[in-house]
Amino acid sequence: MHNHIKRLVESAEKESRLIIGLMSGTSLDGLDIALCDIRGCGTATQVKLLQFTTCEYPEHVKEKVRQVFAQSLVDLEYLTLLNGWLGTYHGQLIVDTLAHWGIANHDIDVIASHGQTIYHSPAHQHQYSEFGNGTLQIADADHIAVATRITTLSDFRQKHIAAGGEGAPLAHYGDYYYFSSKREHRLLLNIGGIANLTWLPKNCAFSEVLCSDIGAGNTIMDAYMQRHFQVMYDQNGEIAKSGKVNQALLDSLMAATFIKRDMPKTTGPEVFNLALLSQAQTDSNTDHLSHNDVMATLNMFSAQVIAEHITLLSSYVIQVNESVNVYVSGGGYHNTLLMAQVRAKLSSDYNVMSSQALGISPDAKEAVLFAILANETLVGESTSVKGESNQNQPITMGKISFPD
Ligand SMILES: Nc1ncnc2c1ncn2[C@@H]1O[C@H](COP(=O)(O)OP(=O)(O)OP(=O)(O)O)[C@@H](O)[C@H]1O
Ligand SMILES: CC(=O)N[C@H]1[C@@H]2OC[C@@H](O2)[C@@H](O)[C@@H]1O[C@H](C)C(=O)O
Repeated sequence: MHNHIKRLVESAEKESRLIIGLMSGTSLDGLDIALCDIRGCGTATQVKLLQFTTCEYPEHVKEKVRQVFAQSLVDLEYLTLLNGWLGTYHGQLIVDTLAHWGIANHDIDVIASHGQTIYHSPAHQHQYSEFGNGTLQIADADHIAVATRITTLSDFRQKHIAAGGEGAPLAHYGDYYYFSSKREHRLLLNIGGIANLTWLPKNCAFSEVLCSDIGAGNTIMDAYMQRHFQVMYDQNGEIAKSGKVNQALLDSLMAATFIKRDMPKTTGPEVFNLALLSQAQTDSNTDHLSHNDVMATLNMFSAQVIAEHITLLSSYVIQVNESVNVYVSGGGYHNTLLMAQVRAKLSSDYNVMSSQALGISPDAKEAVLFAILANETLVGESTSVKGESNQNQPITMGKISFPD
């Protein structure tokens, strides 16, 4: 047996494993690195988040990714070169971070790398009738494995598409294994560039879990702030707070086709971008608005999309006097205006709080989820999950890259 396979088998047979989960999301803010100690698998999964950091991308890295990010036409030579370069760059960030934490790379069982999504193309979003769903993540994992000397699992989304899904969201696998509860209805809301949610009714089977993207979280607000205020995002919603919501523009944004689609559904910055805002301003005759009023409206747009989807999702299962705990993660949790608006729009049946209440920091949750997916690939039994719908198939995800 090859040494690398032997080592993987040993990792799988251990009582607990050290897995590094990596996420670099649609906000292009940096690489999230979560060092997890994971025990068990399936619904018996136990996770200790030992360390977490976000390595912020310097401007030149953001600029390199922006060249190809969410654009239907790119320089193929550039993309080819960036794929390996970004893998090595992520690898070096891990090496530096482990040194900073005082942890030896040979103590890590595996890395779980999400990669950088550069294009997401579910069938409902493209015009090529001969093709189905597609998604592309770069930052090649062979480069990560070689740079870190650690076996790396990557490219988790392709299996979901191959098995009939849209390649996203994948959050519900980890959410079900780790966060489902016998006693309470839980709704996990992640507000990243794109917002998504996972509905975990109490004591649910995996086939009852529903996970869906719902629309813009921060992506349009971030793009607007970068263009008109030369900062990455609206810290604590301060600019939005200083403006006034314009109802005509809000209605026009809410008319976006994706918002009305039934869940589960996925999307990305390919749709939720400044072009969508520009069209909505033209349609609502609101081109004259101040930048602060546009930000106020965009903030309310995200809040309304979130509240409407949550209400829709849980309304059919919630009995009288039953409450739902809503656990929020993603950078949007730090936007105090957005969170206040979401709370104000939901009825008192919903208790909104940080995912920290379940032991996972809002900033770390997505990286932890990929560590859980890798753990499942190593030790899970796909039979422990009975899936029925397209999105809840019992599948093993991720490709394996060895260090040499
Ligand atoms: N203090 C803050 N005030 C307002 N917004 C904030 C704050 N901190 C973070 N954010 C928002 O959160 C974003 C980053 O969120 P996150 O890292 O969860 O996104 P992501 O993982 O890149 O996206 P996705 O989940 O769609 O892949 C920032 O771009 C910003 O819009
Ligand atoms: C294609 C892609 O990278 N999608 C991301 C993105 O970021 C949020 C939302 O859009 C979600 O669908 C997904 O990430 C999470 C982790 C998921 O798959 O559950």
